[in-house]
Amino acid sequence: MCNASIANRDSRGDRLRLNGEALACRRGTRLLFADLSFTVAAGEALVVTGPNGAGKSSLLRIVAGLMPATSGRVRLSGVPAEARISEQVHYLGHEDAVKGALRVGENLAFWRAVLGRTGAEVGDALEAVGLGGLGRLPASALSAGQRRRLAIARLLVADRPVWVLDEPTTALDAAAQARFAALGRDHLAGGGLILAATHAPLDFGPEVRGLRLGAPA
Ligand SMILES: Nc1ncnc2c1ncn2[C@@H]1O[C@H](COP(=O)(O)OP(=O)(O)OP(=O)(O)O)[C@@H](O)[C@H]1O
Repeated sequence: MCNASIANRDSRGDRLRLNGEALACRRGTRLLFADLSFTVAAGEALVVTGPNGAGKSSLLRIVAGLMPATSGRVRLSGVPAEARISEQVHYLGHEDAVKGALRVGENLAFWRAVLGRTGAEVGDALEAVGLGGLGRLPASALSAGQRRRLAIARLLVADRPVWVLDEPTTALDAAAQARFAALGRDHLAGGGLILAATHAPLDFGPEVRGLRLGAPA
């Protein structure tokens, strides 16, 4: 299991905090949202909901540093001053980023090496998502839910304080959803924070707030 406590204060003693400040996002001709501000602190989750096309994925991609906001900014405090936001964030998108030609364990070992080997060992992370014993299976043989579990295991092999999760429970069965929610609660209890978009309930515990995006203009 990966349950290491995250050092969530910077050298000035600031607590880990993620701020969206007056964010706007235009895609094509449509203004998806404007003047959107939020704060998520260590131990908290912010769950973004809204209809298809409202801009949930776009917001998460902006926060993860994968696309620029049209205006406004994202600020992460409580991390070392030299740290780039992209190095502090685990982004779990719609794609599972699983290479079918590699074995299950090799996929995870690759990500562990790329992300800096600061988290759980590969075998422990596979156990944590219910894939223990499948490490030598070609990843191409995984079912959709198993691929999702492997993608989730990526969150565990490197300790990063901010989890940005886009519909993380897609394809997961009820037991896997419960297991994933428990991993999320562990992350929050360890001092991390979560920003998630979802159409399904996510049981991340009491420190969960909601942010609803409306249909774009
Ligand atoms: N590259 C792009 N160029 C133009 N428009 C885009 C682009 N990518 C996404 N969009 C549009 O932006 C809008 C918001 O998309 P986004 O994926 O952020 O919505 P969402 O709230 O996550 O939706 P869903 O619930 O269906 O996942 C959609 O209307 C989509 O068509």
